[in-house]
Amino acid sequence: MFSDVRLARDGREVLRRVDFRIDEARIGILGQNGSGKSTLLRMMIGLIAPSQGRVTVGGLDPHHDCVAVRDRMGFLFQTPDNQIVYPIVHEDLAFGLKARGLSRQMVSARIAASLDRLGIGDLAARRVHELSGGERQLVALAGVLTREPPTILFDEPTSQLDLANRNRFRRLLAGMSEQAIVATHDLELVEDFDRVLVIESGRVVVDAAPAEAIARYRELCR
Ligand SMILES: Nc1ncnc2c1ncn2[C@@H]1O[C@H](COP(=O)(O)OP(=O)(O)OP(=O)(O)O)[C@@H](O)[C@H]1O
Repeated sequence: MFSDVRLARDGREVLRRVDFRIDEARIGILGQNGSGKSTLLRMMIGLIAPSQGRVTVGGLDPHHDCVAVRDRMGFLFQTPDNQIVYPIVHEDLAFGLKARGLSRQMVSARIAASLDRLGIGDLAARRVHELSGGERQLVALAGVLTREPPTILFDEPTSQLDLANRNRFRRLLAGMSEQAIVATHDLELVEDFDRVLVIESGRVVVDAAPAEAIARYRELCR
């Protein structure tokens, strides 16, 4: 939940008077480059603290209770290289799960299930640095899925995906039990969401059902 949140950086207001509460399962965030989408998502997992106002996730302050909040919320970064650490895909996916005290068999089962969900089981033994940008985006997503958080924040999840993988990702979202909050430039992706916010210059200027939000966003971008 955001209550009158403001963020200033270098004397400029990056977010202004942001106020909303999210209960729906599928929420889209649209906005032009530099409008503040990534900043909003980063605040939700505590990577950035507001200059004024309050952000809470399940009653917790994500900046102070970041470990508890990150157990509840997975984050798919805009740039997959920000979250892939190990050189081989399955090693990277195992990282983070072992620390949770899962047995070796459970770790392997979760990794296989996540890769299967995305149709990329064949990448398990590949070297990360040899993968294409889209393949890395899918591996980063598999890493988030393995941790089974109840909510996942996606920052431009389809930016590097081809049409087939974008369609696959749409189907994954449609069938997912996790709550999804998705910042994107892919208007089709949010068409069947429950709610879509549009941000302009750090303010939420539209908060509506997808058809209305997309139409108003198109108007803003003329
Ligand atoms: N640490 C920072 N210091 C100064 N300015 C910042 C910082 N982080 C973000 N900004 C500025 O805040 C604004 C919002 O950035 P943000 O990354 O949230 O935009 P975005 O909507 O996700 O953009 P895009 O669609 O291009 O990814 C931009 O003008 C950016 O330059």
